[in-house]
Amino acid sequence: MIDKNVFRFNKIRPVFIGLAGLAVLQALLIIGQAYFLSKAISSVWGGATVASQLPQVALFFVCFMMRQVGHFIKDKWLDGYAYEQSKEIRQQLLKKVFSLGPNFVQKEGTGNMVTMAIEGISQLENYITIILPKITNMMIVPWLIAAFVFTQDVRSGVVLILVFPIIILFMIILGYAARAKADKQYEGFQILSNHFIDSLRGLETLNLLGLSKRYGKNVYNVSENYRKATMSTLRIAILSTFALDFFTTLSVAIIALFLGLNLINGLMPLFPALTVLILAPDFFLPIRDFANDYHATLNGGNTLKSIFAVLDAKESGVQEDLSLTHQWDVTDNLSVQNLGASYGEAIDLDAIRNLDFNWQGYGKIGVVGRSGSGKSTLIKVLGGFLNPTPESHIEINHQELSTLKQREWQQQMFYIPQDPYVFHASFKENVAFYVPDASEEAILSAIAQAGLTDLLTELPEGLATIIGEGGQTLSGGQMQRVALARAFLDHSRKVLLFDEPTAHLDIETEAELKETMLPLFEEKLVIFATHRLHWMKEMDYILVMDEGQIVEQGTYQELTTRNGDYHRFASDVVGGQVDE
Ligand SMILES: Nc1ncnc2c1ncn2[C@@H]1O[C@H](COP(=O)(O)OP(=O)(O)OP(=O)(O)O)[C@@H](O)[C@H]1O
Repeated sequence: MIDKNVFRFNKIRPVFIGLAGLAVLQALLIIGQAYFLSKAISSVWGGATVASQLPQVALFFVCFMMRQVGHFIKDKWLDGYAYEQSKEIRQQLLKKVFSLGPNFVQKEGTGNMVTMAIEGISQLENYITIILPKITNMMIVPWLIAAFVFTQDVRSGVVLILVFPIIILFMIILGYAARAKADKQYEGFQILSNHFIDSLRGLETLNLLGLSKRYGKNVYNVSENYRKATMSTLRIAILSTFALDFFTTLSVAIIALFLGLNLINGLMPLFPALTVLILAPDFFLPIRDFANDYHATLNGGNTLKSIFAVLDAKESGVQEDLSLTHQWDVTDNLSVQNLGASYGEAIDLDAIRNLDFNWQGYGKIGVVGRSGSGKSTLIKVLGGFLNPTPESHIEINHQELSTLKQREWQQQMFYIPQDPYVFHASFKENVAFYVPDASEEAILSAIAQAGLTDLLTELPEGLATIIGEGGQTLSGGQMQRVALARAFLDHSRKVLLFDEPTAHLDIETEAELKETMLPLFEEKLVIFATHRLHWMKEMDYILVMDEGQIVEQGTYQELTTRNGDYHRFASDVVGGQVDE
C-alpha cells in the first residue's frame, strides 16, 4: 500500500510518527464528538432540560473545532515537508542526470525526463500531502473507534470488525487490476511525453518534408492510447469507489437495524445506541477517503519508482581522484591503450575499439575519418561524457583511470560539440559562460574574434538580448561561433576538445575564422575532429579513423608521403567521394 521508496525520503520517520500522533488525536476527537452529542441528546430525551446539557454541547463543539484545527495544522505541516522534499529530490534528480550524462537522457527520452522532473515531482508532492495521511488514518482511526464501540455494544463492534477485512479484500482484488492498468497508463504517459518533445524538436524538418500532418496524426494516436489507458484506469477506480461505498453503507445500515431492534425491544438504552450509530460512518470514513484517491496512490507509486530508478542508476566508471593539481602543461602526459566505447549493451559492435595513442604536453592532434568512423565518440570519451569499455587503459601522468569523467580533467577542458547549446540567457551571459566575471571589453573582443560583431549590431538589445530557445534564435553557424567566442574568452583552460567546430560554417567564413582560431591553439593540448582536411596542415599529429579504429597515425608530413589510409581518405575527399 505504501510504496517502500517513501522510506527513502529525508526525515520520513518523524513525519510518520507525527501523522500517527495526529491520527490518534483525531480518533479521540471523533469519539469525543460522538460521546458528547449522544450524551446531550439522550439526556434531553430522558427529560433533562436543554440548558443543563449546554456543557456537553460545548464540549461537542470543542472536539469539532479541534478536529478542524488538527486538519489545518496537518495540511500546513505536510505542505511544507512536501515542498522541501520535492525540492531536494528534484535537485538530486538533476544532479544525477548531469552525472549520468547526455547518453542516459537520450536513452530514457528527453520528454520523459522533463515530465519526470516537472509533473513527476508534483505527483510526488501529492503523494506526500494526500496519500500518506490517508494511509496513516486508515491504519489507526478505525481501530480506536472499533475499540470504543466494543465498550458500548459488542455486537456492533463485531459487525464492524467482520466487514472491514471484506472491504480490504475487495480493495486488494481491485487494486491488482488497477495496478496493471495504472502501469500501462504511466507507460503511455512516458511515450506521449517523448513523442511530444520529439515532434516539437523536429517541427522544422517535418514541415520541410511536408510530413507534419502525418506526424500530427501519430501524436494524436499516441495521445488517444493514453486517453484510453487513463479512462480504463478511472473505470476501475470508480468501480472500486462504488463497491466500497456500497459495502460501507450496507454495514452502517445493518448496524442501524440491530441498534433499532434492540432499542424497540428495550434491550439497550438510547445513549450507547446513538453513540455507535454516530461512530459507524466515521469507522469507514478513512478507508473510503483512501479509496477515493487510490488512483493517485498508484500514479504516485509509479512516479516514485521511476524517479528512484534514475537516482539508483549506476554510474559506470568510478571517480578515482585524479591528482592533476595544475593546469595541463608541457610535462603532462595522456596515454590510451586498447580504448573502446559503445553506446549500450544491446549494440553488438563498439563504436570505437582498440585505440592506442600517447601524447605529452601541448600540441594539436587532428582526428579525421569518414562519417561514422568514430571521431565524435573518441572526443566524447576523452571529454569524460562517455565511459570507455572496461578493457580500456587510460593514463594521465601514469595514473591509471577507468574513465576521464574526472573533475580535475574536465575543469581544465574546453569542449565544442558539433551542435553547441545556446542557453536561454543574454548574449553576454552565453559568451561569458565559462568566465562569468569577464569584463565587457574582453567579451566584446572574444565576440569580434569569433566574427560575431555584425550579429551583435543587429541584436535589438545588443549584449543584453536574450538568445536561445524562446529568445532571438541563431543559425547553426552562429551558435558554433558563440561556442568559439566562449573559447576565445577563456584563456585558463588548456585542453581543447573540438568536434567539427566549424561544420556549420561555409568555407569562406571558416577560412576567416581559422586565422583567429590558430593562435588560440598555441600552448594548449588540442584534439580536433573534422572532415575538412585543410586543418590537417596545421596539426602536429594526426589520427586517421575508420570503422571505429585508428587505422593510421603520424605527422602531416609522414601521412602525406606514405601511401596509406590518410592518402586514400584525402583522395576520396578530393575526388568527391566523401561528403565534406
Ligand atoms: N548516441 C549514439 N547511440 C548509438 N550509436 C551511436 C551514437 N552516436 C554514434 N553512434 C554510432 O557510433 C559510431 C561512430 O559514430 P561517431 O558519431 O563517433 O562518428 P563520427 O566519425 O563522429 O561521424 P560524423 O563525422 O558523422 O559525426 C557510428 O556507427 C554511429 O552510428
